[in-house]
Amino acid sequence: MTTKGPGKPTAFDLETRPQDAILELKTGLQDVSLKGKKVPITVITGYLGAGKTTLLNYILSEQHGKRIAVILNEFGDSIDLEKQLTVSDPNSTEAKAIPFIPLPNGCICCSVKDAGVAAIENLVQQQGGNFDYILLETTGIADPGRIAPDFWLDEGLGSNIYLDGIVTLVDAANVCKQLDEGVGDAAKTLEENPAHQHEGPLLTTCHLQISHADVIVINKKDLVKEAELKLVGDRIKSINGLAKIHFTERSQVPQFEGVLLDLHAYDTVDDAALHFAGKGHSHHDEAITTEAITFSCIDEAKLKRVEKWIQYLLWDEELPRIASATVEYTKFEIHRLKGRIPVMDGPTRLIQGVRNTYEIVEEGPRGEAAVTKSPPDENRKAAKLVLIGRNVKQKAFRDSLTAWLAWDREDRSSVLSDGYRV
Ligand SMILES: Nc1nc2c(ncn2[C@@H]2O[C@H](COP(=O)(O)OP(=O)(O)OP(=O)(O)O)[C@@H](O)[C@H]2O)c(=O)[nH]1
Ligand SMILES: [Zn+2]
Repeated sequence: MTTKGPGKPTAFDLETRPQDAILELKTGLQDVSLKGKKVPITVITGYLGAGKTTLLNYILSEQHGKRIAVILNEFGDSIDLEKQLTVSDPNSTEAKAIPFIPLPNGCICCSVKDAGVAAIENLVQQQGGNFDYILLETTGIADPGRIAPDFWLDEGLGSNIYLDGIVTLVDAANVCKQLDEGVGDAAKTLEENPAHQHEGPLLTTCHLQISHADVIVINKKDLVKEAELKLVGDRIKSINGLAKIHFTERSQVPQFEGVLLDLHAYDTVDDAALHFAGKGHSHHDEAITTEAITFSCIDEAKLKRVEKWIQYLLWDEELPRIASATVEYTKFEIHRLKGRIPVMDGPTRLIQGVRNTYEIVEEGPRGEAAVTKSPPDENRKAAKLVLIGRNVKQKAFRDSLTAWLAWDREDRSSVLSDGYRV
């Protein structure tokens, strides 16, 4: 697995570093591999007061057979895990604090990885035997789109953690107001809160937390009437048509396994979710929507072209310009991308993206597992890409992809864009 993004560190970056540094890292890796499996990390996000801490306490007090380390984090440059670390004990309802020695500055991992990720890896290396799962509660105003790519690491970097999924809590009684007015966002400056830097309908932190979620827990259902709860659910589905939604009181989800934990949201693509994404939600949110693009089965050569097209979308936030077909479009921004592409002369590919990082993998054992929930066979023959983001509901995406795939190779000179990926 190799996640790709502009400027995203990969194993290749390490190989270009000084020899002694590589040695240091390899020694570290051996230690990690001796300890065995990677530890999954679930990011719990959601607006101020939505019920994140209530959810964590609920998880810690229930029996789930896991020893879970909880990290409460103001995720940023200064990582202070020391004071905030508790681990659940599967044999009791008590959570206990565990000691953690912070990493000195200047280590190789920190220079190629996000400092927060490196600190958590260090924690796993020190304490890996004491827990088998990590929950990271972000602050209420965090944008998970900034956190997720940092945790979604290139295999080659040899991390001992992996991002399992993002769970977003919303407050049923207040979420619509937060989406419409950006309640709480207004206090932040533009620099602190890039959500407001956009033109067009207001894009709030609440939108960002919903658009990046793999699971959305609509909490405090006791505070609203059933009809209102349905409206809230419909609006959230119109923003993020891929996430699984649960309605709860006191954050009490029906079960943990596969509902909140062990989602494998970044290494599986749920076929059924893809099938229904972007279909018929009456209440659209103006700022963020989910849209699906289908196209007929392609071959390996065309798959490469699709990948290049995706790079234009994610890396340049542009549709490629080709002289033979000018496609007019409104500026867009993609937060999440998932897709399944059957290939005529090769294995079916699954594609995942978050902001400008993406990964294309062959449908493997996990993909097969998802088939049990899949729609009828004819739907599996077509390729499907689902986009979540700003201004993704545009016919231009389909037109652009069609033109890009039909475009003749000899016609290269007609690329108006920089064309370096052609
Ligand atoms: N009525 C009602 N209150 C709830 C529910 N869930 C949580 N609360 C209350 O809502 C308040 C906020 O809950 P927290 O779990 O602290 O929310 P949080 O998202 O961690 O809040 P921050 O850390 O401040 O962002 C607390 O007083 C909870 O007891 C619910 O389902 N219904
Ligand atoms: Zn909290």
